[in-house]
Amino acid sequence: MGDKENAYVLQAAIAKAGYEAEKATIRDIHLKVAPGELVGLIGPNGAGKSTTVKTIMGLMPNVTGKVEIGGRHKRYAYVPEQPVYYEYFTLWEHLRLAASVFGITEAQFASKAERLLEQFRLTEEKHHYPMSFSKGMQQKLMLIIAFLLEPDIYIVDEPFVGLDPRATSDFLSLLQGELDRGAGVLMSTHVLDTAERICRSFVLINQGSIVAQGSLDQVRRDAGCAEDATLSQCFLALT
Ligand SMILES: Nc1ncnc2c1ncn2[C@@H]1O[C@H](COP(=O)(O)OP(=O)(O)OP(=O)(O)O)[C@@H](O)[C@H]1O
Repeated sequence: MGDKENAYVLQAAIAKAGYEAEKATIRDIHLKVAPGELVGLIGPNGAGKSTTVKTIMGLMPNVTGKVEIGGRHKRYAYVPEQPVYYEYFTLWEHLRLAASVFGITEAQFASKAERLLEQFRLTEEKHHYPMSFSKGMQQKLMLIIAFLLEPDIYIVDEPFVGLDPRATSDFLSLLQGELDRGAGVLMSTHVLDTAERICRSFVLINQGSIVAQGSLDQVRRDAGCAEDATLSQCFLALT
């Protein structure tokens, strides 16, 4: 594979996508995520962030455009805001199932899964059922599954709301390790001070279209804001 093919782990050129055939919910969404890049997907409630994520994952019915997942394995992990789990499987069984679906060998699986459980402080709950977990613990399960797969790109929907400060910090350091490995991350969030601190670039959506895109400096220019404006100030100016 040439360098060009490796240049992006995600490229989306969505002319339009909608829930009904005649009505586009999002328009002209062009975005790219490079290896090692963390892109923040930002916008007010109802702007079209989840619709963009669903389109990228091939879950929208009416789409004109193209989405390409790149990277070495062309593998992606999606971490939904609302945890999804099986009632009759324990935490450990969830991890084992994910590993078998993605062809991770037993030798690779066990040590990595144990390490992730430790990092997310869930070792003691290994054989418990996620149904008995708190929302934050269920969210950790989703994150552990994603990290277990070592995908080329992570698509993460609002990870900060359910996690406590320690879990957030643990999650961010694991994510940094993945970025260093060359994975890309597209993260939708409303927690703008954290996004400003950790994201290298941003895609700001309002009413279904991109209103600013690029580095924080570029977003400030698009928003007509001062050189020292925060992401939050740019958001307010643009929306
Ligand atoms: N299943 C659906 N069927 C029809 N319309 C929908 C559906 N889901 C979302 N919409 C509409 O699409 C538009 C964009 O919604 P979307 O969920 O993408 O927003 P969002 O930016 O993710 O918002 P939030 O920050 O509140 O999560 C909204 O007008 C919403 O009403």
